Amino acid sequence: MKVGIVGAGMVGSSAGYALAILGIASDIVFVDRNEALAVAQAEDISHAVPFVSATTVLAGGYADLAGAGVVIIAAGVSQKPGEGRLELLERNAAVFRDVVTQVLKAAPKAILLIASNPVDIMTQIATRLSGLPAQRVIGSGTILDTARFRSLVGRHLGIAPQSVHAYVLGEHGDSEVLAWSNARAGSVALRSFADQVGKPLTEATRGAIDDGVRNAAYKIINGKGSTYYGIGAGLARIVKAIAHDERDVLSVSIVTPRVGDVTDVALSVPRIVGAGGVAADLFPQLDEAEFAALNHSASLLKERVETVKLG
Ligand SMILES: NC(=O)C1=CN([C@@H]2O[C@H](COP(=O)(O)OP(=O)(O)OC[C@H]3O[C@@H](n4cnc5c(N)ncnc54)[C@H](O)[C@@H]3O)[C@@H](O)[C@H]2O)C=CC1
Ligand SMILES: CC(=O)C(=O)O
Repeated sequence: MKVGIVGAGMVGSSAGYALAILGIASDIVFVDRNEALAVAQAEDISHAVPFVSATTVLAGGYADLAGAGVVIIAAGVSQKPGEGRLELLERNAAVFRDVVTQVLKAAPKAILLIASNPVDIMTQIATRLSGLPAQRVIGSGTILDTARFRSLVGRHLGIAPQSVHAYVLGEHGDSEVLAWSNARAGSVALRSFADQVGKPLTEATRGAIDDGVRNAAYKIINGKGSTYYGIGAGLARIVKAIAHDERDVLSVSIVTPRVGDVTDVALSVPRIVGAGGVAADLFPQLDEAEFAALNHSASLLKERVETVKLG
């Protein structure tokens, strides 16, 4: 599958690198308003390809996105140390007004995969601007937070993160919800698994994991300016599910008709992802506090998205 990447900065190039290294895309085309950057990223990544795959990696203009099955949008500004994701909204909404129609004109059949923050609201904006069905405008949502959650739980229990079945729901951001109550390790309820291996999930442990997930981006941005490897791999994972029609269950963001008492809001729940984009939404059983937190997250997002004027 041909994959377009608009925004050849840290996130776009990391996604392109992961796609090329894993051989998920047949062709990758980078587009950026900084053309020299797009060319340089394409050239650099193409020099990794002979070691591992046969992906063609080029830079171009919007017209070169023709025939793309997926176009990743990672254009815009990112957080400075201390800045929250929601503070990027106005600037990135302006970028999307510029980008989305040009992408669609060149690649009308593409699934849009949104990475720019605040990713849930940007996904809802891209859905409105494109007029595409919600299933075809997918935000990376909490795919990264879910990976962070699984990684920290796996580390605590001394098992592979792939054996941890747990999701982060709601906003990719400060109001996200770690769904502890239905989490499992292997097929065993998480709390029972933890007790059986002598690594109980005390309140302090859960608090530390919650903090590690919720504040990961702030800590990384303080240390090195931005985050990109994690989301680069997450975006490649979503493209793989689409390109190979894998029907994986992934926590991604699309405009969702109802979450609790909030209607038409983009946020993450586990969803089946395959060739056509999102094939189904899954609402896990939550305890009362988690359900209230998800409802709160949905309300916050809805409030913010309603402040955005598109034309
Ligand atoms: N969804 C997620 O989990 C994550 C999302 N992000 C978000 O991804 C976005 C990109 O982050 P970085 O790559 O670190 O930023 P970056 O600054 O390295 O790259 C952004 C690129 O967008 C380009 N750009 C800006 N306006 C454009 C336009 N109108 N048309 C075409 N290209 C344009 C810039 O030239 C630049 O190359 C940010 O919004 C960031 O917050 C970052 C990490 C994780
Ligand atoms: C920056 C960002 O959204 C993250 O790393 O989670």
